[in-house]
Amino acid sequence: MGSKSSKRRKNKRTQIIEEQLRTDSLKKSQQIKVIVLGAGDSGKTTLLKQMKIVFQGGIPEHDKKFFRDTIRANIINNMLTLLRAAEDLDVHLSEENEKIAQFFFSSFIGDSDSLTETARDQVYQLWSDSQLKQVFEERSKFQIADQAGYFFDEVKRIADPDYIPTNQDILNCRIPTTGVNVVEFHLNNYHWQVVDVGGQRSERRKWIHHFDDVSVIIFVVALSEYNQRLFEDVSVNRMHESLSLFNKTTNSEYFRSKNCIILFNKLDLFARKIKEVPLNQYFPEYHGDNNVESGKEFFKQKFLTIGSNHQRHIFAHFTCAIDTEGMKLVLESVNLCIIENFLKDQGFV
Ligand SMILES: Nc1nc2c(ncn2[C@@H]2O[C@H](COP(=O)(O)OP(=O)(O)OP(=O)(O)O)[C@@H](O)[C@H]2O)c(=O)[nH]1
Ligand SMILES: [Mg+2]
Repeated sequence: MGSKSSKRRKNKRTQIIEEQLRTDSLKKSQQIKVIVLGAGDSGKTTLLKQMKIVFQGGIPEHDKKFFRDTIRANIINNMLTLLRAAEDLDVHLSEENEKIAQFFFSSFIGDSDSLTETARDQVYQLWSDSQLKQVFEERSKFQIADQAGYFFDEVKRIADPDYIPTNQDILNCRIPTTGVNVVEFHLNNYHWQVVDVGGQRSERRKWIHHFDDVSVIIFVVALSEYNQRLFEDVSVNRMHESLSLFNKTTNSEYFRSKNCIILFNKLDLFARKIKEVPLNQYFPEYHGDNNVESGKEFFKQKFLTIGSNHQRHIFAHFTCAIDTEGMKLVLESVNLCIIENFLKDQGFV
């Protein structure tokens, strides 16, 4: 009698465990993990912000306060960097603006997070100086963010005590990632987990901890960086760094047979830049015209040549990650492509 009931209990337990295993394996098979890789400043976190906006219903309110403080601090820091660049280039501002610049230097060094009324007026006044605007055109030499101009233009709105950042402000705000960001959402019956890591050199040794169970890599390249130098090592061209990073990671033992989506990002900046900064000054092997289409094709081929092998597919998209409408379409197409490849991997198609 005792042995019969213990057998029944055992059977029941086995049933429960088997059920659990089945559910777990179903869950696992419906979970898609994507890792977003690429060099620093290429637009990885911006992509995740768009995913929050598009798939999670927006940027959470509690994040907005954090962005507000960072945006204000960035305005002060970027203006300080711009004024230092003007000094380096020996550019003379008007007498009045020179005085403001000196005052700005003495008041804000070491106290960069206070966008006071005075600071707001000074930024506004300095940014109206055509000489300083010319210095801004040389920004890539001085590691001044492209987005600085957007925020200088908006300084009055941003200094308002009731200011709440808009999605566009948040998409333009630069905070280099340290550690890892994860966005999770449900879409098309799948549970998506998208992992964003820091792209600067010091961050890359942490990447390997997030490589398990990855279905697909999204590799982000900033097309506009072909004439820029690395923030962490000014002797290295950013596009060269991106090519060598792509080679090292996607051809590593972890990812050699994984499908990969390359997002050629910052297309808006690239389209403006290529008209003014000839591509072959930085890539002498380029013999095409200085137009957007030839330039896009040139870099696409460079990456495809490095990454192609017969075990996997590489898909390419050209993006402007701060443009939500455009990114909606790209994300839809990227997601469908990932699902299709995921099903193939699982042996369903
Ligand atoms: N104009 C323009 N700016 C962009 C685009 N994509 C990203 N940015 C801006 O570029 C900056 C860097 O973007 P992030 O998303 O922080 O770059 P990241 O790859 O996450 O950088 P790390 O965290 O350092 O690895 C931000 O200020 C973004 O607003 C784009 O397509 N066009
Ligand atoms: Mg980031």
